[in-house]
Amino acid sequence: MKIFSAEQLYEADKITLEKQQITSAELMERAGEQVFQWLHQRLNAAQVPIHIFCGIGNNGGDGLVVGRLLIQHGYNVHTYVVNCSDKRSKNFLINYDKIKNVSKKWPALMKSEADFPQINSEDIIVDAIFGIGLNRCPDGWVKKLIQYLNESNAYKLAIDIPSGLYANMPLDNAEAVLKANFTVTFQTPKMAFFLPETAKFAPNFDVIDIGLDESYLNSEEPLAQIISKPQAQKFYKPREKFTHKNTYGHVAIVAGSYGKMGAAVLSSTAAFRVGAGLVTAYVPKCGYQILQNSLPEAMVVSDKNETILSEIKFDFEPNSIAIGMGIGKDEITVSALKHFLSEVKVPLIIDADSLNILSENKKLLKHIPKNAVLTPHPGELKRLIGPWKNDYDKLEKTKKFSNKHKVIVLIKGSYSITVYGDKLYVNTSGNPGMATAGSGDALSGVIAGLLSQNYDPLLATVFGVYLHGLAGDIAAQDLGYEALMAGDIIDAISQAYLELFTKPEEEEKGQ
Ligand SMILES: NC(=O)C1=CN([C@@H]2O[C@H](COP(=O)(O)OP(=O)(O)OC[C@H]3O[C@@H](n4cnc5c(N)ncnc54)[C@H](OP(=O)(O)O)[C@@H]3O)[C@@H](O)[C@H]2O)[C@@H](O)CC1
Ligand SMILES: [K+]
Repeated sequence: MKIFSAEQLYEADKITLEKQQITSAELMERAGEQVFQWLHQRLNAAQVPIHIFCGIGNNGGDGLVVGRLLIQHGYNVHTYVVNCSDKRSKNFLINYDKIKNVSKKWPALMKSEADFPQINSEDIIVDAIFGIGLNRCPDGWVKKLIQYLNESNAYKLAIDIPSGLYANMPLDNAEAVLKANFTVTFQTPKMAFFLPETAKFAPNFDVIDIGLDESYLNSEEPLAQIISKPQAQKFYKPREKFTHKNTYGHVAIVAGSYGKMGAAVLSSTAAFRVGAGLVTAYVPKCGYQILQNSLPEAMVVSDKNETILSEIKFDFEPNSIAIGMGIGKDEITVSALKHFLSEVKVPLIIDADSLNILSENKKLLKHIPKNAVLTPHPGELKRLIGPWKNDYDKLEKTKKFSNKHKVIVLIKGSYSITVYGDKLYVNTSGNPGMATAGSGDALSGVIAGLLSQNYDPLLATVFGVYLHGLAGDIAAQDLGYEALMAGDIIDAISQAYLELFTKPEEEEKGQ
């Protein structure tokens, strides 16, 4: 699935009307009908009061269609027109007339705070105030209405996008956005649903296909590509019968320092679990015994330094290397990293402390090999690319960084986003239980293990982050979020692989 901008959706709308020879009112009917069906399937004719707040644009028009169909099916409906302007859209007016045909009760006209209705916590609110046509921050009594609705404990369903949110522009004021429990969105999820500053307003959503012209949408460059199960299934490379461990490559995990040897254990284990043929952990001397004991499958090469890495040199040829997990930032390690980066040729993942070393020694950036994968969490990213004004600015700055240094940047978060030049890939697997120590070390091992199996760096990142999130989701089913630890994610990688193909497709996060 792809994410398109509001501008692209308006263009798709126009082209669809021409190509399918339908009117915009017919397209609105199609959209509203599906939102009605969504509610109807869940409510099953229950007589719960449904309050539909309609703006005066086409989002409001959608609300009126939904209201009409609910009334026709015997629901207990209250419609309101949020009369913030006299410039009502054509399709709003068409549906304003139509709703009068099915009910003696006209939609209530709201012009000020005095018109706010009583809403009980068992009621349902349908938000059709503003859609993707929002062009300024809601203010005055309309802002107060949004706040009034937010204060209510009633279930809130937003049509297309929670009112007050721009589809693909930064937030004006978080106080003026409807906090939807659920959003039924048309054709494509909106970028705002995936970014930390705005995702909280649309924590759950369903995408409704309203049949916008496919050939147009296929020809357009999307804002981002969403990675969920169908894409991940396509990424998977099946194993051939007549193969041996060398076919699946040799991973080097360069990690650990005194007190942080667990990072090396976790990354190395994850690399094995994801399918690497051989894994060598390259650790300070104090890690030798630890690694041999906790992961007998791995080979261990130790640095001459007891507690930190002082030299990064191999007497074998790895197929991929993950570096940085728990290595610290000692000067000796910095100079070892510098030397290593100037010589390394194999596919590389740069994580954790090695990212911080790069941030503090920006001259090292020029040594990073092409298509290296950098896996910062937001704090590490900020140190690397500098502060940003908002989520969109962050993405632009990361794209610039990716283009300049020819690297892949994985911005870790609730929806992790892989940035590859100007292209964005939004991951949909994973859960809050994965915010736990060692989860990132496991991810580096996963990506390294895929790289060693000949997945190209972009694919290894995008597939790896999906698989890691899926493993976390599987582990959380048994353990819950709080108890989940990094080792559990690694243990569930096997089930994540199996889940890709053996289970019927389940509803994915946010969809
Ligand atoms: N794309 C598609 O294919 C399809 C789209 N469909 C639906 O259309 C929706 C988009 O409709 P839309 O373009 O009419 O815009 P919408 O969001 O209703 O609001 C615009 C109105 O609000 C006003 N306004 C804006 N900001 C304001 C503010 N802060 N405070 C006060 N007023 C403000 C603005 O007024 P003005 O700027 O003129 O004063 C204008 O009148 C889309 O989300 C989806 O639901 C479907 O029906 C089917 C197919
Ligand atoms: K809305």
